[in-house]
Amino acid sequence: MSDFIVGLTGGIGSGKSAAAARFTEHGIAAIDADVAAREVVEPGQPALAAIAERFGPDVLLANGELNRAKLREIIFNNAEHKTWLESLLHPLIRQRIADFLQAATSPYALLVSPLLVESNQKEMVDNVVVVDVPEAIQLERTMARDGNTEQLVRNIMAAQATREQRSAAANFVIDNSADLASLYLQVDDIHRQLLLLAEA
Ligand SMILES: CC(C)(COP(=O)(O)OP(=O)(O)OC[C@H]1O[C@@H](n2cnc3c(N)ncnc32)[C@H](O)[C@@H]1O)[C@@H](O)C(=O)NCCC(=O)NCCS
Ligand SMILES: Nc1ncnc2c1ncn2[C@@H]1O[C@H](COP(=O)(O)OP(=O)(O)OP(=O)(O)O)[C@@H](O)[C@H]1O
Repeated sequence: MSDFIVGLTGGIGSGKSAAAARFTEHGIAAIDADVAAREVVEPGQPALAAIAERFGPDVLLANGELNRAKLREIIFNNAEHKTWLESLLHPLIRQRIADFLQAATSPYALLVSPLLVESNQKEMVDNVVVVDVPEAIQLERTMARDGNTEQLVRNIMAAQATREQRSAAANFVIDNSADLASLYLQVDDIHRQLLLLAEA
């Protein structure tokens, strides 16, 4: 097991996946909580059956997979539904993360998660890297990527920690308001510092 676990967090569309891809190029093992969240609701998983029972058959696609756009719409417009879904999925996601980190052998391992600061996932990490962008850029990049309405993206942002809350928890902050080359330079620099911390 990697003895040193680094959390990589940031709000929706801040650039966590883009930053994580660069850490991975340095040979760092990384698990993405959003990917784990998808695995626990694959067809045949008990959590998917529980979701279909609560929200009705409309929440499934014709092929039996979860209709993610539909569930996104449901939970970010209703706090009670969101709390219910989180209490179903978060323990399952946490177990997947723990299993992955247990098996990782790189000098340090990365937990990429949008809800690191908000959830008890912060207890799983030794160090926190935050990807930070102004809210206007977050909104613009997320809308361009997902094709969601501004209102829906704003609802998701409102359900997450503020920039200030995240930065207060950070050991390192990446400014991702410029281009990808700038993001990669910052990741490379932080990677070198994390290697030293992991060795110490
Ligand atoms: C609602 C779902 C089906 C929408 O799926 P979709 O493919 O459209 O989005 P994806 O899973 O890739 O998430 C995209 C982004 O939405 C934001 N987000 C997702 N879930 C949450 C949440 N519970 N609270 C706040 N923000 C969230 C994050 O920034 C995340 O990176 C999905 O997000 C989900 O199952 N969420 C509940 C589980 C969860 O909390 N996941 C977050 C990681 S622990
Ligand atoms: N520096 C950048 N310049 C231009 N586009 C960028 C930059 N960084 C990321 N992007 C783009 O912005 C979008 C959001 O980035 P990314 O998917 O990495 O964010 P994320 O934090 O992982 O999002 P989520 O929380 O939704 O999983 C993507 O389409 C990505 O290609």
